Amino acid sequence: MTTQWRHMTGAERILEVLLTRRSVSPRRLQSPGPNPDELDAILQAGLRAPDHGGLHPWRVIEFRPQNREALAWCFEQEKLRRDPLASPTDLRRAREHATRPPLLLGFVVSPRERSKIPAREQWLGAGAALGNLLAAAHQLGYGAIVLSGERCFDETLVRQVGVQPGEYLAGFISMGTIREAPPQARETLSQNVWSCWQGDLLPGSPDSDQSILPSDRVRGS
Ligand SMILES: Cc1cc2nc3c(=O)[nH]c(=O)nc-3n(C[C@H](O)[C@H](O)[C@H](O)COP(=O)(O)O)c2cc1C
Repeated sequence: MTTQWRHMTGAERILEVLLTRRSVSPRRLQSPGPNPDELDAILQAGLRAPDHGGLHPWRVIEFRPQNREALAWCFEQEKLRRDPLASPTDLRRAREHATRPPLLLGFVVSPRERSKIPAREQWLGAGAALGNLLAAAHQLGYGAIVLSGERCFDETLVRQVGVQPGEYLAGFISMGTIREAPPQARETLSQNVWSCWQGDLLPGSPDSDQSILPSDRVRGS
């Protein structure tokens, strides 16, 4: 959690749910996962992400319980393609990635090729949607995590789960009830991602090549 070492500011208190989101490993999840109404609300949160051109260049594939054994077989076969000498333990682990999560979604990025919207903005929009899905699950009280791994790059597996040419399987989202809390997140200072443009390009500006360091920022100013 971002706030374990110090008092929260007023803004942080308001954003507390968002600021306490953590990924929760499938090992720490148990049933039930989100119900159909909750899943629908989570997807609505994804659709509220910023999206240049309203293309929603992403979609999810739900893997329902009755199809998990088939998915586990696909995961096992993918592991064997990659490592023909995979041990029984390796294969069991591969299968568990399919069978363990209470709710399992494939997150697919579907950039529209003939769009005026640059591909990089479509990827950013898809990423923003992914962030919203995870934040929404957290806000509903569920644990969630996205995991890709080598299998998302395996052409055969990607086709087996219904990803079309021109689409990308970005990862698998697991969601469920938190059985065991994840370890606390290490605090990352906002200064690490912050800088302030000095706007000193006008001819004759002093120090036109010096930029302010993030550490110059005074908290709360
Ligand atoms: C598209 C995507 C794929 C990811 N794939 C993996 C993965 O295969 N293995 C992994 O350990 N973490 C993966 N991560 C990172 C975790 O989902 C998680 O964000 C990370 O462990 C940090 O935890 P936090 O979200 O609590 O900060 C992936 C993240 C994204 C966005």
